[in-house]
Amino acid sequence: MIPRIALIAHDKKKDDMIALAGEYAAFLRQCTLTATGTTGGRLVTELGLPVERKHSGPFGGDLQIGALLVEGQIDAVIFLRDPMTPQPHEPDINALVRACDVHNVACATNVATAHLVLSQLQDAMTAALAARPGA
Ligand SMILES: O=C(CO)COP(=O)(O)O
Repeated sequence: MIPRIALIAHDKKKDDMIALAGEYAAFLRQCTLTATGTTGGRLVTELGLPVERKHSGPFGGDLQIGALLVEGQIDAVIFLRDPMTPQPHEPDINALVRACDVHNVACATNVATAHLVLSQLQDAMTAALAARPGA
């Protein structure tokens, strides 16, 4: 099963997202990736990751990813939120995090948790590949 991961970062967290995704780039390249507009743009141009880009967060991107998640199409969300800066689309942000809780989808909102989630998913994929007949 190929993990379907959403990647989202607020402006002051985008450098952290690029550094994080860079560390896991070999793994993320094998995943199905969705991102909000600006985050996705940087993941594509700076890391060459295959990302399906939604609208930018303030224009509904969080809600688009939330809708995918509600439909069972997202396995994990890496959402590096900026806790120090008010966001105009705070209700959308809360809706996405709430949808993760409602549907029991892993949601990492800081780098430390993101490492735990990504390393776990990476290990699970490695184990699944090793268990294939003939591997
Ligand atoms: O605002 C965001 C998440 O709430 C992120 O949107 P961008 O990736 O378009 O900056």
